[in-house]
Amino acid sequence: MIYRLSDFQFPDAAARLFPDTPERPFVLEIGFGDGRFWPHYAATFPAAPNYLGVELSGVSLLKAHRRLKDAGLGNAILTKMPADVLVREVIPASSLDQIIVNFPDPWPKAGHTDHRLLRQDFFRLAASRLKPAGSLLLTTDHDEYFEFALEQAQASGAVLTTQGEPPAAALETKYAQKWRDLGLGVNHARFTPNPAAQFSAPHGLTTSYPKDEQAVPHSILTLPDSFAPQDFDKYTARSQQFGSAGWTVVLLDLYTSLRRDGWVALAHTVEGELTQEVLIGITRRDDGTYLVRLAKFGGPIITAGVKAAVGAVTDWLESQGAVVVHRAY
Ligand SMILES: C[S@@+](CC[C@H](N)C(=O)[O-])C[C@H]1O[C@@H](n2cnc3c(N)ncnc32)[C@H](O)[C@@H]1O
Repeated sequence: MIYRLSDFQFPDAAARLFPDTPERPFVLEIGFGDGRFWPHYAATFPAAPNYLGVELSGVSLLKAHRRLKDAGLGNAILTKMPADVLVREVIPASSLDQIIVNFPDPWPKAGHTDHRLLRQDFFRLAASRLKPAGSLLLTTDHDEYFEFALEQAQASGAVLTTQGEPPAAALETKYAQKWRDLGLGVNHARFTPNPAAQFSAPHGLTTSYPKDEQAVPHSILTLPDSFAPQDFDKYTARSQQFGSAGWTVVLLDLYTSLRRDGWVALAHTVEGELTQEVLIGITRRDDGTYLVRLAKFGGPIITAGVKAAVGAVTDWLESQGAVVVHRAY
């Protein structure tokens, strides 16, 4: 099954994601590529564990989906998003038996280590989502990244490290085969939550698109007779906070609705690695005021950045002479 971000709850529960097999182990694979690992690994268990795979590449997602379907692996969910967003927002605390990372992108250039997945913060987050007896399994050909991950793990204080042989299935992936053909070896480590240092990594403030219309981020305002939508120009807003807690909103365009009296704004939001494209309607109400509201179209999830996008449309309209009578974002 393929899940979009909006198909999840925040946080979700293994029993909801895998209602037919809630008693089975729960395994997350990060960066599954073309999906070769899971059929091999699942076959080493008496019954296939519940599998959640996360990947950035849409092409890989489709290849892996076909592979899991051909292998008859039904209790498997694949999703396309940055791994840290899934782990922070969706995975409940102390719920995973294993996190698998095979041949992560090494980001070898100087100054690019910030892009690496296995940094201190991620080890703390992963430790908080693993069961006490759970583990993160790393297999990589890249010696320098391997040393980097070991150092970051130790510096995090959140995990204990054991080096050893990778599971046989990790040597069946596309990248494993690539390095084997070149005659290169692999490194493997198992990271387990440090029982002496329990870290809690809270979920963000993400929620699903509300069923209750009143809870959808919105504002109500009046527009002056002089309002000229054709004056719209690209508009950018940024939060004061930096890093994953901060957001950037770019209002890209404004379209006239042919069906309703009003317009639709197209916004791009960036929050750390999470990006969303959202639509915000500006619709005339019976009393002559206008409702500025996040549209459900496209499956947005409610984050600080998405609320800020509704705020940015409201602010731009205010700069054009609108008078805001109600804000709820
Ligand atoms: C070098 S490939 C390895 C693929 C596969 N594990 C294998 O061994 O063949 C790394 C994969 O990780 C994915 N990836 C990189 N960063 C990611 C992230 N933050 N979240 C999810 N997937 C990511 C990439 O799209 C790519 O498919």
